[in-house]
Amino acid sequence: MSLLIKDGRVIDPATKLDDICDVFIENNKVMKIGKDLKIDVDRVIDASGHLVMPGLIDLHVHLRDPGFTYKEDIATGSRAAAKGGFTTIVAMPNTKPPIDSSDRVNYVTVKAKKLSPVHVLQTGCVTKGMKGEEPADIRGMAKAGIAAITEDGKSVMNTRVYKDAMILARQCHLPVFAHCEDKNLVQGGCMNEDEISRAWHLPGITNAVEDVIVARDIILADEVGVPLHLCHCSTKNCYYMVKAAKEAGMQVTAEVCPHHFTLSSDDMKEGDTNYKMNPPLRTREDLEYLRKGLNEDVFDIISTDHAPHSAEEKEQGMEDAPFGIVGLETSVALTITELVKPGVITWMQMAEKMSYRPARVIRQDKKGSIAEGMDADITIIDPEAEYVIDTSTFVSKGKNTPFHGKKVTGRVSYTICDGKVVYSQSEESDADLQ
Ligand SMILES: NC(=O)N[C@@H](CC(=O)O)C(=O)O
Ligand SMILES: [Zn+2]
Ligand SMILES: [Zn+2]
Repeated sequence: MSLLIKDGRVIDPATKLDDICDVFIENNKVMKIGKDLKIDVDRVIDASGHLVMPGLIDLHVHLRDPGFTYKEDIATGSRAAAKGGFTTIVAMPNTKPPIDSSDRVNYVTVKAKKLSPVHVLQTGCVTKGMKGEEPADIRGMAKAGIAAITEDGKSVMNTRVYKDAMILARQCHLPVFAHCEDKNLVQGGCMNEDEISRAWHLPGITNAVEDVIVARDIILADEVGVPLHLCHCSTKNCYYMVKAAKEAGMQVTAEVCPHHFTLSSDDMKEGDTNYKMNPPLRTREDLEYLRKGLNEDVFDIISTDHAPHSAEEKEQGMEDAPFGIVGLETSVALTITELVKPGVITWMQMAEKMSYRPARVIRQDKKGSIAEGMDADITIIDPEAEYVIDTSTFVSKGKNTPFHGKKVTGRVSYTICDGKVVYSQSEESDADLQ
């Protein structure tokens, strides 16, 4: 299969290319980039007026298989990813049972090879059974091909156990993805601790719940010498700590999720659990620091933390409903609407934060760039398309999002993975009409 993408604005962070070009793809590789390429191909895509980016990579996705497939499964989650413009997704291990052994890693990767239109990489737990007591079989899981270790959903509170696991991760050349939340401080909080939580008489989560663990993890990972990736950063002090760590030359990367750079706690609707996620929506001041950090590249990665839950679970009320919202099918539009269009980040920064930098974190040398010789994973975006987010169009089983009804600009037109079109917006709308 050969493909020619014509007349798109090609954005490549690796070579700093930002120009109207044609891209020729064959045998799962980018073969040539140039102006007015005249090549005989199986398919031509007219990308005029569109952005052509390296395939987007989401480092933080909950696919929920095994154990919670009523929330999401590998087939629906990966198709939602393709629709959202992602060609590689990294799955979190907080399933039932948790992914803490090579057999369980193999279960997901074998299934994903069969069912997923995009690349699925699995992560492994830091501790056995996610119990926080002893390191999981990190060497075994490394052999099975995990992308990182993480206890996402909670923090490893025993620092000694965490350090032992970090040493193993370093020996296996794996990064550590950190969910930062002090279990002893959080005390049943279900939203940000501020005047709104007090007015609604709901237990709050302070910034320190996150910040004290961010500080600990940066210091611990630096002492061990393992790359640390901070998940879903949401606070002002997180900005200062990541900035300082980077200035000190520490191996730290940090992600921000679209909901945290779009909404603050004063946007919440009372009793609506689609605004409940972990970490919670913070204050307007925190949000401004996230945007500042994205602009300055203190925050180098945008990931979704796609966390699907069933409608029944989300109907349990603010205190009892699970934390989390879906993100795969809204991330590109929110990034364009909230960051690129208002001038917080450039298109180049968007490609860096959603593809190039994530690829570096998980050491995917042939991804995150559309230079010649790279894997033919490409996302084509219509930057001017305007529409209203509608959960009834979601491929994901999860409809839990506060963005239903939000007017946005920017839409994925094509997702190309391994040189094949795995999602096409126009073909999807044709299918809708039939
Ligand atoms: N982010 C969330 O609110 N929920 C995630 C867990 C997590 O990412 O910490 C989940 O698994 O549902
Ligand atoms: Zn988390
Ligand atoms: Zn998560």
